[in-house]
Amino acid sequence: MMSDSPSNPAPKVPRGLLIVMTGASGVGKGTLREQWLKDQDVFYSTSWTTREPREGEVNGREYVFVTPEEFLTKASQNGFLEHAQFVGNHYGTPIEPIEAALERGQDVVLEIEVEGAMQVKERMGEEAVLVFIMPPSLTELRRRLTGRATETPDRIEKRLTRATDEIREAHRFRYVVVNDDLDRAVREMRAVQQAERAAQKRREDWTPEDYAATEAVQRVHSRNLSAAELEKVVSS
Ligand SMILES: Nc1nc2c(ncn2[C@@H]2O[C@H](COP(=O)(O)OP(=O)(O)O)[C@@H](O)[C@H]2O)c(=O)[nH]1
Ligand SMILES: Nc1ncnc2c1ncn2[C@@H]1O[C@H](COP(=O)(O)OP(=O)(O)O)[C@@H](O)[C@H]1O
Repeated sequence: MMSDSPSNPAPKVPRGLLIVMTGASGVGKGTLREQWLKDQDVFYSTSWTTREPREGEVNGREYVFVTPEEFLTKASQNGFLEHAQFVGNHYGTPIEPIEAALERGQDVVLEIEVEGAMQVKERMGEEAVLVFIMPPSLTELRRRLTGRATETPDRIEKRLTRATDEIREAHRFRYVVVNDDLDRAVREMRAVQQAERAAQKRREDWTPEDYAATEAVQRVHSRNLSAAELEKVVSS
């Protein structure tokens, strides 16, 4: 009979995946994440921010809303995995819950802007699965930001200016998923997750779904992306 003695410890659970969704404000990261994760038990990291809550946002749900002083104190105590400024406010990912979730084998999802995503890449290396969410065009991004009606015209312009720089960085991330057709983009996020899990397993343990996902993600690998294609998005 199996025992729990130290000479025969319980098998270690594989670490969860750390999946980072990044991309311009208004591209649809939140919408895509909700669809993708709706029937999964992943750990979604709630960020800290110094921006004002929007109507309907709840402290501790969309964000932990804090003062600049509170934010900077936590930053000085190395309490963030990454943090960045975005259009005049601070945003950061609290570090502790993430390591705990990964350790217990739970996948972790971050939804953050590009500078923070680069910091995660530096700090976590290959372990971080970075996915850039691309708009079909800048015109469509403007339409989405305007349609969401959460920002003043001035703040929309600032986000679009930042978006141009962010889109030009897309090739630095492992995958690029274009959010034109939402259902297809959701399928691609599922394939990324499945393929990355498969990559942690031995080949002889792969299921047909692991093979299919690994093939599907070749199409969303950032190495397929040329600089000319990125320029086309920002100028259209
Ligand atoms: N670096 C970093 N960016 C974050 C974090 N949380 C949210 N963001 C990003 O900050 C940007 C602005 O967020 P927000 O003001 O909520 O606007 P929205 O994403 O357009 O709804 C978005 O690109 C978010 O993805 C975080 O913890 N760290
Ligand atoms: N594939 C899509 N096609 C059309 N509209 C979309 C799509 N994805 C998201 N949207 C819309 O775009 C707006 C911005 O989406 P949101 O998820 O808030 O973006 P983000 O979290 O990246 O700031 C929302 O009004 C959302 O309904």
